[in-house]
Amino acid sequence: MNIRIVCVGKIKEKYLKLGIDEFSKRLSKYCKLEIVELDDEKAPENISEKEIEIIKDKEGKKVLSNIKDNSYVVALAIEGKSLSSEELAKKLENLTIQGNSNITFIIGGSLGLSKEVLDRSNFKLSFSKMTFPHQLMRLILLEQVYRSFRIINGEPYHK
Ligand SMILES: C[S@@+](CC[C@H](N)C(=O)[O-])C[C@H]1O[C@@H](n2cnc3c(N)ncnc32)[C@H](O)[C@@H]1O
Repeated sequence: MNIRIVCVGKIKEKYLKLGIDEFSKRLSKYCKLEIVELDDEKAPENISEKEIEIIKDKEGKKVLSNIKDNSYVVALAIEGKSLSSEELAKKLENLTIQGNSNITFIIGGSLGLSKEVLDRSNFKLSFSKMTFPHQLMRLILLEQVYRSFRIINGEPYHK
């Protein structure tokens, strides 16, 4: 399986970089992982709703240009659908069985994802109603994808 994670914004915190590197390394046993990190647009303080939409649109265009046509797209969105770890594992397993071997996960920047990106996605995945910073979200996603592969392969993993 080819997994691409398209993310808006860089990882600045060292402790997150270490965690991301660790789970990327662990995942390399199960899939071909590619992380595409896109520059976020500068957002001034006290930004208007209209300016927010313009920035999200610009970031969204960059995201869309990094999605392959044949890819199954999972957008991370607070308002999306929540899955248990077992359900996410099942979803990834079913996609492989159905011949979808290219999966793209998308993590938005601090302002979130544009409508165009959400419309392109095949599934919107929520990790709860809480808002997580995009940097931390990347680590959480990698850990959950790793957990999925452990579940799919019937390998032990702490509950
Ligand atoms: C700081 S959040 C953006 C917050 C923005 N106000 C919004 O509503 O999307 C940055 C990105 O992290 C991801 N994210 C944050 N919390 C999430 C959650 N609970 N479930 C799924 N994705 C989340 C989303 O991709 C989001 O675009």
